[in-house]
Amino acid sequence: MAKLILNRLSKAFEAGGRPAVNDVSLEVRDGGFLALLGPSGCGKTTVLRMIAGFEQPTDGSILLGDRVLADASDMVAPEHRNMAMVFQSYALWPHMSVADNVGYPLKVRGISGQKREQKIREALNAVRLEAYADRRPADLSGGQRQRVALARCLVTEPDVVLLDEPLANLDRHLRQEMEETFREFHARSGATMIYVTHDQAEAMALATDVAVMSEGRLLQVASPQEIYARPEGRLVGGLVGQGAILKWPAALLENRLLDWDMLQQSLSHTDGQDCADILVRPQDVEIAGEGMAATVTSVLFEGERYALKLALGDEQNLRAFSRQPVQVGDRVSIVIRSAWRL
Ligand SMILES: Nc1ncnc2c1ncn2[C@@H]1O[C@H](COP(=O)(O)OP(=O)(O)OP(=O)(O)O)[C@@H](O)[C@H]1O
Repeated sequence: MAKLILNRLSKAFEAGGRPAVNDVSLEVRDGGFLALLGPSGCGKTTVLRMIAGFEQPTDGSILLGDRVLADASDMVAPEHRNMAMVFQSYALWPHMSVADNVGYPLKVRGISGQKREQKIREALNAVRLEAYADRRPADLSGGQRQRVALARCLVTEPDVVLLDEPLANLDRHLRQEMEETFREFHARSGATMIYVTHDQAEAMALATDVAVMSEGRLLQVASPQEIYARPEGRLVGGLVGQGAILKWPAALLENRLLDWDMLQQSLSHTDGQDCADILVRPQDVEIAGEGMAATVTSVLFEGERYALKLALGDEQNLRAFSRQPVQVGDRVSIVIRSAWRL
């Protein structure tokens, strides 16, 4: 197998209009699991559809190793890319059994008999649905149907598996269960996977690499840990984790990772007008004896703790957690243990 390369990829649906995908360059390593993360309309699905071969780029190219799959003048048909796409809607045949659904792509490819039976068994085994081979999709739960769709894409041993918000229709409990199935599926199949989602927690939980998009452009590509700890810019910072973005006097903020001493020092140098955006996560805000004054504006009891919204004197807001009960309107004093300059 080989690396999937997007090289300055663009797509404009109308000539001269704003491109849905704008100059995106990205390498997905062989066997990697990439989440394409971004708000609705940012161009994620269009990138995926270009990789699958359902849309042609207006500029740039897509390569699998050194094979050019598509550029503005040419493209390899979807059925010749050895890729499989899993949709939100599962797209199962209702009148066929689970085994026949899974085996359908083999039938199309002219594979039959024992070889077909064995591949179906292996694929069902990979998603733990061996016992359901004879059922119809209607007699399965949402999560099981999704697993059938996965098995059906595994059966052809694709080089690349493309998933378009595959968990969007499932409830929270099932989503968690399916996240586990996806991770396992990735480990077992060794396929390169590209997973479109607007849910940052899902992207973080699943992928080995996260690519963040906004308005057609790629903002940052890194491991989930890196994106979480060192987001680049306001857009990425606002998208990952539950952080608040505060305007802070920039005078003495030399580092990007900031502790309370540094934050305090720059607060006392407010003479300069320059402000920096800093990302503050709720777990880094401590309600302490001495610190900055804040007012509690909202309290949500979460069982093990209270989730608070706090207003600072300058009308900026941030979040914090408290183990002690607090009331809306309480005045508290806070210390920001750690922040990240965006
Ligand atoms: N076939 C099309 N014709 C014209 N415009 C399109 C077409 N497909 C997508 N677009 C536009 O391209 C932009 C990107 O759409 P895309 O579906 O890629 O976004 P997305 O990030 O996947 O969003 P969502 O999460 O809502 O699916 C949007 O403005 C959309 O309206």
